Amino acid sequence: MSDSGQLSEFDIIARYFADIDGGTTVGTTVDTTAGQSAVTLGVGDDCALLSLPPGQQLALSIDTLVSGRHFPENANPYQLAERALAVSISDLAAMGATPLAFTLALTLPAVDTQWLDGFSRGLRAAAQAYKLPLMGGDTTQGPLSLTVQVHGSVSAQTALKRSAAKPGDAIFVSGTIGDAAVALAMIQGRLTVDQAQQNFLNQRFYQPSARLDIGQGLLGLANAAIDISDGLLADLAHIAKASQLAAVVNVDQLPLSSVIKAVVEKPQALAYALSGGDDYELCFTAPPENRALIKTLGQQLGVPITEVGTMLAGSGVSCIDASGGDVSVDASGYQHFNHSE
Ligand SMILES: Nc1ncnc2c1ncn2[C@@H]1O[C@H](COP(=O)(O)OP(=O)(O)O)[C@@H](O)[C@H]1O
Ligand SMILES: Cc1ncc(C[n+]2csc(CCOP(=O)(O)OP(=O)(O)O)c2C)c(N)n1
Ligand SMILES: [Mg+2]
Repeated sequence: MSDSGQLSEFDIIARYFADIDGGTTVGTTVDTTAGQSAVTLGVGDDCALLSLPPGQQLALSIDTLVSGRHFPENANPYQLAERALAVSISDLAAMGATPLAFTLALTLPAVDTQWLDGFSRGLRAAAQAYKLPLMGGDTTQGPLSLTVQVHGSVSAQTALKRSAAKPGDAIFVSGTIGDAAVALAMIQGRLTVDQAQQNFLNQRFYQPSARLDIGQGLLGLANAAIDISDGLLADLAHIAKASQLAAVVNVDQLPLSSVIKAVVEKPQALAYALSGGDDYELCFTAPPENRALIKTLGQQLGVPITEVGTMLAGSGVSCIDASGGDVSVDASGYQHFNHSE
């Protein structure tokens, strides 16, 4: 890292993080659809202040990304900022919440103005794309890590809780899954691909799309939802456990990209899709009679939504294939503190 050696903690905040407003403006009411900011006091005081739209509850989620654990140590700072924001906003999407603002806790090994410049520009672009302002944070020295806390609003009655799946619900997945895990294999030099495939995979790892519009569109249509961070089976297991149900996934229905199908054999593609993680697509359950409306929602938003299984009485997650036969897979997904290295 190049070291300017000149900037203090407060200089860094003022130069790179003080005015990331996500394109919102301060208004007299909180109407995020009109681009009005919910932040009534932002960066610079002991606390930030946030107003909630009337009748809504605050939806909060926080995620940390640690260098070498969640992203390669030499990751491009612009892309890293985009990824950090999307990863956290994805949890709002999985509740059907509307984002209001975010906070950022940044731990940096040293003051590297080139890195900070790229990171700040990436963060500004992502904040603008998701229309949410940076309302505060913390800046410290130490091993590189990024923590983004997102604040959103949602009605408690309609929020897509993990515990609300019903027996007989169909299970759906947005987009395609497994791409980010293949991307990581490529980034780490375990897989060689052509230039177009490389571009696609890099985008799937560094620029996941938080599926906010799908989550909000599912309010009233879906019962339960989760975003896929640890792997489809591991995350679906959270819905199954919280809802006291079993989940059965048909592996022949999984939405796989043309790239994953081209660069790895089918069993490997299925393993990535089921247990790879880092996809940040939504997995949700809904009454089968809402199928047509859900399909239309996907078409309207230009994102495929694929039915992949069923919630049943019982417990646990299992897999079948198109012939109905049992498929044995490792469903553990990504778990911290559970590595061989
Ligand atoms: N250190 C902690 N203290 C309190 N709650 C935690 C802590 N770590 C995780 N949680 C909570 O446990 C649940 C599962 O966490 P996690 O698997 O990280 O969820 P997600 O995949 O949505 O990020 C969440 O409700 C989260 O808020
Ligand atoms: C360098 C690197 N190695 C491995 C991975 C794979 N990986 C790390 S954490 C993780 C799961 C998601 O992270 P977690 O902190 O569990 O997020 P949460 O479930 O809380 O959203 C995955 C798939 C990665 N993204 N980057
Ligand atoms: Mg988390």
